[in-house]
Amino acid sequence: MRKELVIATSNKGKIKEFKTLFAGMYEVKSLLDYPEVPEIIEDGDTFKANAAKKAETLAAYLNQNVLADDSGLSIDALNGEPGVFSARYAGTHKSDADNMAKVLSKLAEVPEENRIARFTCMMAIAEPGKETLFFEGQVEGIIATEARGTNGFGYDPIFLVPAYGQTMAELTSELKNKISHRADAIRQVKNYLLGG
Ligand SMILES: O=c1nc[nH]c2c1ncn2[C@H]1C[C@H](O)[C@@H](COP(=O)(O)OP(=O)(O)OP(=O)(O)O)O1
Ligand SMILES: [Mg+2]
Repeated sequence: MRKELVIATSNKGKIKEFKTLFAGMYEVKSLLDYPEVPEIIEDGDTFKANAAKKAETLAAYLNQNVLADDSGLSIDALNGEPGVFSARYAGTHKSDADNMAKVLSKLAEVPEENRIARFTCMMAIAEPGKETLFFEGQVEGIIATEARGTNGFGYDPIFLVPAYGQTMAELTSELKNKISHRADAIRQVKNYLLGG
């Protein structure tokens, strides 16, 4: 029986990636398995603050170790926007397509050399009674001029990975799970959990 790893997320795209990246090591559970948990309001100014709040709130509720991921897209030409507002850039309950459309319209006049962006994944491990630990992963790219590809989730269709000349949503999930900000952070988490 594999040990359980609870992740304080309800994002189905993330859950799919966590299950793949922790396969063989843990049985991944998420907030979708705990519908009774009240919504955790992400009112922090940083990915770190939100990751800590998600992990610590669920860890206290379940009285067990919990992992959380607060992540997003930061674009230099937009002074780091959407950042911590990535999930609701176009407004609360807006879709990924609405969020991408807003980014593309704000960058409409911006040439390719100034469309540099990065995905950040800040993971927090909250262990009741202990200091919360943080592991940050990043990947740099360029915002495409149109959405391309159907893999992944969120802003993947407009995030061009220069080394492959494709958007994150055109890459296979195997390749995304090697190069993404989440893969980078999880490598560090695994290293820690395995006593590295
Ligand atoms: O690999 C990714 N590929 C594309 N977009 C991504 C990725 N990773 C995060 N993102 C975007 C999606 C969402 O707009 C925001 C995450 O916001 P964030 O609050 O961390 O997640 P969420 O609200 O969707 O679920 P939850 O808080 O339950 O983990 O950044
Ligand atoms: Mg969120």
